[in-house]
Amino acid sequence: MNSDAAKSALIDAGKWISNKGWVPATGGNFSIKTDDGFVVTASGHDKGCLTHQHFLELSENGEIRSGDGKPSAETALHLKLYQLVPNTGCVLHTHSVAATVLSRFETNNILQINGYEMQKSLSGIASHHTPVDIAIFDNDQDIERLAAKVAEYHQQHPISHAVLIRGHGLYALGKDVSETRRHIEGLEFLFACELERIKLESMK
Ligand SMILES: CSCCC(=O)C(=O)COP(=O)(O)O
Ligand SMILES: [Zn+2]
Repeated sequence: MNSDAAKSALIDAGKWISNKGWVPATGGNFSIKTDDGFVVTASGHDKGCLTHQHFLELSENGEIRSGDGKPSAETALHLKLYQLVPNTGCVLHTHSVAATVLSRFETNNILQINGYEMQKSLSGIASHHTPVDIAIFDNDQDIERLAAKVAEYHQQHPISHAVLIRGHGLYALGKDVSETRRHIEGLEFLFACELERIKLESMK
């Protein structure tokens, strides 16, 4: 994909994600792998109102090639995920209420979701009996350090569809923007179900 097409796809994704309420204020950031590097959102903008001016183009090594402002403060985590997970073409990071609350409620380092038909919205999952394990990492303002922790974890437990950052949000991956959008939508549905289930069970 060329960088102009990548920016257009991320502008559309930003409008959709913002309408869902998953990137409040200036939260979230997006990237796509292009023919010769990456396109990433500039830092500090409302991701529901992006224009072609709100992106930076990076080389395959992550060096800034063009664009105004600073790349997302979380660019290092995007780049690490592309490096770790084969065939990743798009990373979308969101700050939904469900992802933020569940990642705090679950004190283990894995959120396991099982028993839902909608698990099949995630590529490679063909049954509600196949558990979806989403790794949770403690939030860290040092993004390089956080990215290193994700890389270390990945050596033992390969990351596939997404990771959660505790009290912060979701990083969803896919081979292209439409697969990553589907993963976000499927996971958000599953997170909402889990929150409802936890609330109901606490009332028993
Ligand atoms: C109020 S958003 C705090 C920063 C953050 O978590 C985020 O996703 C947005 O950062 P960016 O630098 O990409 O705008
Ligand atoms: Zn964030």
